[in-house]
Formats: sequence, structure tokens, C-alpha cells
Amino acid sequence: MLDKETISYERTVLVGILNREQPEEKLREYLDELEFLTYTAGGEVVGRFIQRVDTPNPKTFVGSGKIAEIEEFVRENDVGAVIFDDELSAVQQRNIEKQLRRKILDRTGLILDIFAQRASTSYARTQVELAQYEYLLPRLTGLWTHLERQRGGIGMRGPGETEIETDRRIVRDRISLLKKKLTRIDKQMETQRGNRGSLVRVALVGYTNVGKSTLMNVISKSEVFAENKLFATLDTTVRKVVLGNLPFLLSDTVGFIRKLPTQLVESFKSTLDEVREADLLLHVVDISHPSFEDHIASVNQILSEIKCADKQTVMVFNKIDLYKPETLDEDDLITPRTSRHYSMGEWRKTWMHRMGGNAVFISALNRENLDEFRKTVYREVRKIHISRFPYNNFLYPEHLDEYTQEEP
Ligand SMILES: Nc1nc2c(ncn2[C@@H]2O[C@H](COP(=O)(O)OP(=O)(O)OP(=O)(O)O)[C@@H](O)[C@H]2O)c(=O)[nH]1
Ligand SMILES: [Mg+2]
Repeated sequence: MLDKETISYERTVLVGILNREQPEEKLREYLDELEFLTYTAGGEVVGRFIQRVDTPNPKTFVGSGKIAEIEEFVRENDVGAVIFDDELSAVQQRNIEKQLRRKILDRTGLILDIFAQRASTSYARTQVELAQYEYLLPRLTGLWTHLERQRGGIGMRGPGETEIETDRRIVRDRISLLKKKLTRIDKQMETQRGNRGSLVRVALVGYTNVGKSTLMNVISKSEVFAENKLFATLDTTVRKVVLGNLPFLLSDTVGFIRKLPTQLVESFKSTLDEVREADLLLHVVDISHPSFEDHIASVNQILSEIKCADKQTVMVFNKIDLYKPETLDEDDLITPRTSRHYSMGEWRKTWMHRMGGNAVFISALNRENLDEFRKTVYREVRKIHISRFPYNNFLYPEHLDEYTQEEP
């Protein structure tokens, strides 16, 4: 009889540092996110190590005492990988690896690994592979400088160096090959996008795991892969959606994350072209997440990196079914009331005001408030349509009643 297959998660530990920008509460959130990323990559977190570090140790990132502590733990607990929340230099990564004799990853390396695991089309795979090589290249350089220093001036042209030089050349060749391949695919995609005609284009953007694909499925009655893991979507899906009598194209795309590796932003440029060419962005937010405001800031940061910060945007606050404000005891006169205590109504007022009415609060999963969502999207798409085709305005009268009847 066949043994039942058991999924084995690799045992891992996380390492984070405390400093002025990263007080305890922030760090906890970052490590929670890193734990979720680790789980997505196939790891089980069995320990967390934290140290107050104002200037990271150039050799080992954290102090030597901390490394010794981690070493003892990984030895006794059968740990396979140690993951740092912050970016490690090539030298740090190698030194730590030498001492711990385990796989050492930083946040960027981990995100790249997840992307590599999840990329299912050849296009996504090519983009990820490019990002991985871009990540690797300076690390090979680091390895080389390290050897150079160790060997001193004489006998520099030893086999070690030649080997690394060769490695670097192979990596560089591979990078330029992948870039060429991507340029070719980009051209094809551009033509495809061009063939879509003059329909208004709307793109779902937002932090990873906020519910973009779920919303896409609900709105377009399509079947896009949605899952409670990070980066469920790597490829862009485009669907034609009709609200009332108004057709437009809706695209679902890769989720963003804090400290998204720049290599990934670079190599996913063409996936992000869908965002760049959109007429309207639907910025989806998971309002039930305690740091959703930071998420909004991260997404806006990436949007400005790809020069989309000024696009017409509707803020879509999703997962209202899960939102719970923190509560204050009535006799607690000390704790200041902050946005964490806001009721849904208060958030609504704040964002409606900030967005000039372009904010909706929904639950894609429970299909709550979808009418309001449709109404807002309809109104904005219609505006774009009319500004683009003023002459056939008569084709698009207000149809607010019609589409609301579509919903059973
Ligand atoms: N409670 C609740 N869960 C939701 C809601 N919308 C989506 N989810 C869940 O959130 C998880 C992530 O949903 P996805 O639609 O995959 O999220 P995404 O933004 O496409 O994620 P990536 O593609 O990974 O960036 C899934 O488990 C969904 O079922 C909602 O309104 N309420
Ligand atoms: Mg998705």
C-alpha cells in the first residue's frame, strides 16, 4: 500500500531587528508578514530572534552573541533555514551561512523564491528568472571581492577567480538573453493590448492577499485563482465586464508588498504595463488588517515608482466583514484614541472626504455593498468614456437602475 503523502514544511527561524524606525509593535507586524511569506514558500516558523541594532554589524548583521544564540537553537531544533527580515549584503549572508551552516535568506530572496514557485506561465517564469539573476549578480561580485581580499595581490589569477569570473559571465549572458526574450514577448503583448480597441481599461491594484482576485471573480463572473496565501496571482488576467450597457476591460494583477524587491518591479514591468495603461485604478485594501494604512502607503510608493501615482483611483476597502476596531474602556482616560479605534462609519467619512467620494466599503466574499461598488465604478468609467467619445454620448445614458437588477 502506498504511504499517505504528508506535506513537510521546512523548519525555519526568523530574525528581525529593533531600532528607531522599527519599534517593537512594527517589528511584530513585519515578522508576522514574514512568517506568512515563509508559510507561502513552504516553511514552518519554529522560532523568532530579535535584537536591538542601531547600526547593523557589517560582518554578521546582528551581533556575534546573537548569532551564537541562533546557532544553538538551529542545531537543537533541526532548523533548515534562517530568514532575515532585512536585506543582507553578500558578505553578511556568507558569514552567517558559514557560522550557522544553514540556508540563509533575506526578505528579497524569500519573495523571489515564492515568485519562482508560483510562476506558472512561461512569461511569468521568464520575468522571475530575470529578477533572480539580477539578485544573484551583485552577490557573485561580493564573493569575488571577498576572495580577492583573502588572496592578496600575488597569484590573483588563480582558478577560484576565473571560476567566479566565468560564473558572472554566464549570469550576465543569461540576463541579456532573458531581457531579449522579454522584449519580444512585450512586443506581442503590446500588439494584443492594442487590438483590444478603445474600451476603457480598469485595473485592480493593491497589497497582496487583499482580495483582488476574489473581487474580479465576483464582478466578472470569471474563475481567477484566489487563495489565502501571498502572491496567488502572478500573471495579469483581463476580462471584459459590462455594467448596465457600459463595457470595459478589468484586469487583475500581481499584488504588491512592503519592500517589494526592485528587481521584481523591474522585471515585472510588462505585467505592470497593464496598470500603467489603465484609465482607472481600483486600489483594493484589506481594511481588517491592522496595518492597512501602511499597506496603502507601500502600494502608493510602488505606483509612483511605475509613474502611476496620478491616475484616477477609486479606493475599495474590502473585508468589511472582518473589520473590528480596537476598543477603549469607558474609564480609560489615558490611552489616546487613534485611528485604530475608528468605527467603519468614521473610516468611511474620512476616506470619502479624502477621495472626493471615490471610496467604497465592501466584502467581496459576502457580496456586501457590491451595488455601491458597481455604481461608483460605473460612474467613473462613464466619465472616462464620455470624455473620450463625446460624440456618442447618447449611447451611454445613465443606466444606474439596469445593472443593479443584474444581481440576483
Ligand atoms: N473575510 C473575507 N475574506 C476575503 C474577502 N475577500 C477576499 N477574501 C479572502 O482573502 C484571501 C485572498 O484573496 P485573493 O482574492 O486571492 O487576494 P489577492 O489580492 O488576489 O491576492 P494576491 O493575488 O496574492 O495578491 C482569500 O482567502 C479570500 O477568500 C472578504 O471580503 N472577506
Ligand atoms: Mg490575486
